[in-house]
Amino acid sequence: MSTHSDGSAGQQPDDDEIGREQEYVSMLYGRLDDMREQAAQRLTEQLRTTGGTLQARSQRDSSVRMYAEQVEQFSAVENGLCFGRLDGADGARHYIGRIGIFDTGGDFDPLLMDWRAPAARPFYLATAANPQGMRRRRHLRTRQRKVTGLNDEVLDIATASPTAHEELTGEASLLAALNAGRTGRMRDIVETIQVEQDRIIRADLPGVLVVQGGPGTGKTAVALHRAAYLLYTHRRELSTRGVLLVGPNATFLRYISQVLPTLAETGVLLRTPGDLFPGVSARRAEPARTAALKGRTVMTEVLAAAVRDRQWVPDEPLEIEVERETLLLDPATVREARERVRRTGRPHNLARALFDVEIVHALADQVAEQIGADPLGGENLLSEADRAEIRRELREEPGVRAALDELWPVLTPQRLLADLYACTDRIAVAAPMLTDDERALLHREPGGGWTPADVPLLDEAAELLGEDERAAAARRERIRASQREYAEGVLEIWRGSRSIDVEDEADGGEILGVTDLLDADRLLERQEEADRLTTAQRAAADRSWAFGHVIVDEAQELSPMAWRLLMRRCPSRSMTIVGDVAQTGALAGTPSWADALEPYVAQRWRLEELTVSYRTPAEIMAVAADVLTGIDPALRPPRSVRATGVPPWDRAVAAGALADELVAATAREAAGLADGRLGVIVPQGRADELAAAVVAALPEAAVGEQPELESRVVVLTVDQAKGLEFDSVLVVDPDGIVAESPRGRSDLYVALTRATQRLGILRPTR
Ligand SMILES: Nc1ncnc2c1ncn2[C@@H]1O[C@H](COP(=O)(O)OP(=O)(O)OP(=O)(O)O)[C@@H](O)[C@H]1O
Repeated sequence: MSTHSDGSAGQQPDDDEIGREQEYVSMLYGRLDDMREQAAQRLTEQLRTTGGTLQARSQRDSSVRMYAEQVEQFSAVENGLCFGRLDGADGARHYIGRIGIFDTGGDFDPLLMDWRAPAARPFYLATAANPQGMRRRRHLRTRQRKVTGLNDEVLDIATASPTAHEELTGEASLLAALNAGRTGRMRDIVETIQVEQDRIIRADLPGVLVVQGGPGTGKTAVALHRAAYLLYTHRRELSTRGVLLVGPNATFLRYISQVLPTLAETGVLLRTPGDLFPGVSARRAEPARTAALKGRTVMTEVLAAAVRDRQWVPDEPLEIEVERETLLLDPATVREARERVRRTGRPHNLARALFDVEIVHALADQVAEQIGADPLGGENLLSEADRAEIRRELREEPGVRAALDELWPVLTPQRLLADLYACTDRIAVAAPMLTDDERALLHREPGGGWTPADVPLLDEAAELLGEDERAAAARRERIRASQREYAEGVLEIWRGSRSIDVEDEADGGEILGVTDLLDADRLLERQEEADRLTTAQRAAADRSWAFGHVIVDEAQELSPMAWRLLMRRCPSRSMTIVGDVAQTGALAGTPSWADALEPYVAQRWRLEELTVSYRTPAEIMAVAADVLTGIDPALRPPRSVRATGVPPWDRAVAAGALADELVAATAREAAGLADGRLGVIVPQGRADELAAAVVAALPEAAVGEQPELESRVVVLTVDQAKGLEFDSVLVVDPDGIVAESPRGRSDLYVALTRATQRLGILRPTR
């Protein structure tokens, strides 16, 4: 049951009560300012010092990192620092917020409890029927540092009266959050986490947890909050191993990127599936059928065969020029050497040294036969030391080295794959199990970058090839690059903290003591001398990194080959897999969680389902539900938590007039937005043409590969819209979207469920 002390809920705020809360909240902000100032001062001191022993430098680097993270955390929690209060039946009172703050002057009592602390949990779970020792839950609304309203729930079964949504906690605050205009950036939900979500966020660390839920059920929100919770609760373990969070595309990662720092976490590595191979950023597009083929596990056999094909046996004896003569290496010798080396089972590049030994031995024997032959027909005159010397000399002969490189070349994964794609003969040898059509899909001219579907293949190739010295050197270079990035990041944080200070000043706050700045070059120099990096940085540069936990969002899109890669990154199999199999768009994507996971963990995975859609109002969900039935009559859409009273509109327009009608509808819908965002979702095949028409009429509209989501109007394809949401959505040519892919109905289902308030459909007549 709720009593509202909030103007927006139709009752007058209780000024005295708000005044009392304001006093407490102001005190908390005062403490936050002190903490930030102290961290910034310490950071400044550490950055100013240089030199010292290796140990001193490395300790200093840890301190720099720690204080820089603290400054970032304390800045990130500025808005909504304290959002709740729990009153226990015993009279105890706890304030709940984005971080924990303690009374350092006294007994170290908690002044503000971190939302992730076990004692904060009743804030999310307590109900009138099960009050968990609590008497009242209070939500505090703040704007900047000012308390603007309160919502109280009395957790007492005797006074509780049934409401429309018995199961919702903090209903008034929840609905206010859901109805607020969107900004183009995801917000955290720490103030209003619901019971079914809380259970997932705080689930145990080990094992594979699958979170299945329809559109808008908060899967992404839950995944992000789980990352923050796990880092808080298992800090020691996860701060050394790190957490990897995989999202579907770069636009989506930008959309969620602000949520984690606001949750006061910076130790998570965010990556798209196209960025999971260090040193490669796969952005190239390719036909869906090609991506689907590359995602099948048959590619493991193709790649293994492609590697074997590079271990070459010539048809004729190979002529090798050495200092004064020509040696002949016959095919049988090469074949025998190859078989012996293959039997060791070593990866290709690491086996090369063994192959060299075999071949050099064979050649040395030839040389020894010639120069050591006893003219009287007795035993060869050369000693073992002589032969060793011949081998040493042969190994340095350019002719021998060139022959070895030809017979057993050291390969990078990139070289192997690019050479394979570029040559139909190589494809024919490596892929006899594929059809002609499939082999043709793999063929591609060299250059032009990598596609996301290539990334798991590069990873597979890296496993087959093994890391040689050159690959290790490339890794060290990547680590150095990420070190430089980090140094720049420290400066950014520093600048960021300064700009916040200035804003605070306008609010009557104090300017912090960080006034002077080291120049970037000196900082870079100082950073480069150190070898210590954050876990996330080291993990980003290292393909063989084993993460402590892996979280995958929109996981239904991953191909079997992508699952292989991810499982390699997480040998402990501590994972949170989040997605909706009804929204699978990729042809190689997952139609069932069991199919995807059981090759790796058998039946040892748990399923949690989210059943309430917080995003999509009932009127829009009804339209989407029809499409869902077309995908699979057994599927049920999630239950909408609210209705808006605004029915979606659906208009047929003449095919030739679609662009004009779209421009008019976009302008109309955009004009009707108060402060929110409009998403225009178009078929992939017509994206350029329709986006150009919209931009011509509305230059502010964002379009292109990675559209700026904070723009008021964004034109995008279904692929780009995955995981995103807008206040108002226009779906253009739904039949066109369905026709574009064998999974077209799922794509349409995704498109129809992106709106928080309004939906319009433009349907060209054919
Ligand atoms: N407990 C909550 N309190 C406030 N807002 C919430 C809550 N749960 C979800 N939301 C909001 O609902 C919207 C949908 O959440 P989210 O994007 O996480 O859903 P999803 O299940 O990942 O959707 P999709 O499958 O379509 O990607 C977001 O705006 C999110 O902030």
